[in-house]
Amino acid sequence: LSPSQHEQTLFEERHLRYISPLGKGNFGSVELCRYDPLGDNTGELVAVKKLQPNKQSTVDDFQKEVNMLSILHCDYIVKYRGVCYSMGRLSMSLVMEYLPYGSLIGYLENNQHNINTRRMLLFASQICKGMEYLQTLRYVHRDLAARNILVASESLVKIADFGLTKIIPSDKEYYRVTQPGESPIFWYAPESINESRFSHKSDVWSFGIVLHELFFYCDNKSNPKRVKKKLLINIHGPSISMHLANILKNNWRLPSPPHCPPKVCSNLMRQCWAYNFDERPCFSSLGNQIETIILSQLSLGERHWYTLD
Ligand SMILES: CCCn1cc(-c2nc(Nc3ccc(C(=O)NC)cc3)nc3[nH]ccc23)cn1
Repeated sequence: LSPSQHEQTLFEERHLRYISPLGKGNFGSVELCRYDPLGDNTGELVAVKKLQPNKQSTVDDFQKEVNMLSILHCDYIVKYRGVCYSMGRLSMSLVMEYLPYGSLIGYLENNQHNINTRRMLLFASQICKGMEYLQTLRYVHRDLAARNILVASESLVKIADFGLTKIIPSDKEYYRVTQPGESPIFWYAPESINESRFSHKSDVWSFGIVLHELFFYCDNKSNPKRVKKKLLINIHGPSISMHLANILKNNWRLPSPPHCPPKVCSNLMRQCWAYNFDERPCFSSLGNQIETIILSQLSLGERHWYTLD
């Protein structure tokens, strides 16, 4: 056993009872299971990510994802619980804490009426803190998007799905990917589109897109279904990515979502979408700016928030 496997909690497959599907991540699908060794339904609910067996490379990537998640300890990152080997250690599943409210996108769409700007800024600051923590470990997420943010409670969200996460080598400030991945380039920074270059600053660009999604999905005026189709088109192929890279170069950016407070849209998002990555803020600065906006609104009392909404 490798040293890291000694700390891993082992879940025995025979006690892992399948309940329902939860979603699809990179390299695999996630299912709701109950780990019920006593067999009396008193066991706890867990989220189990199974590897979709296709290419050998994904088995190694999956093992890396498991090892990476197992050493992350942060309130704003989905908790690792352990692994479950089946078919005599031939296949492995990742066992994580179950977050009852599901993905952020679904949550926003189903709770549009009672999510106010303050709550979305709270969620944004939590994502920032999670990303700040990842950065201390030199992790680049590479797939920061609302679909990969999970809701733990009415006032807590967590970053999930580390399938594309890479560790930046200590002698460099970025990670260059050889084969461009599957994730839609809509969330990619220009340097990621053009040179497959990923860094903490390209994660900051993606965070700007997540801010846009936050304020777009909860806007009950816009029909999220239509918007979702438009936003989530998996734009692939060199021509489309070239087109996107060109309009970004010519300073086109996503239009501000309706009813988005100017400080957030024209300011925070624009900072994240600076063409040159070294002009983008770091996650700690973004976190402080978001906290300042939250506090400045609070000091103006509830009334102001109402009008802001
Ligand atoms: C991020 C992409 C991969 N992925 C991870 C998960 C996941 N989901 C949940 N809970 C969840 C999900 C969906 C719903 C729902 O009602 N749906 C209509 C309710 C609760 N807990 C999780 N813990 C760790 C991963 C994980 C789902 N997809």
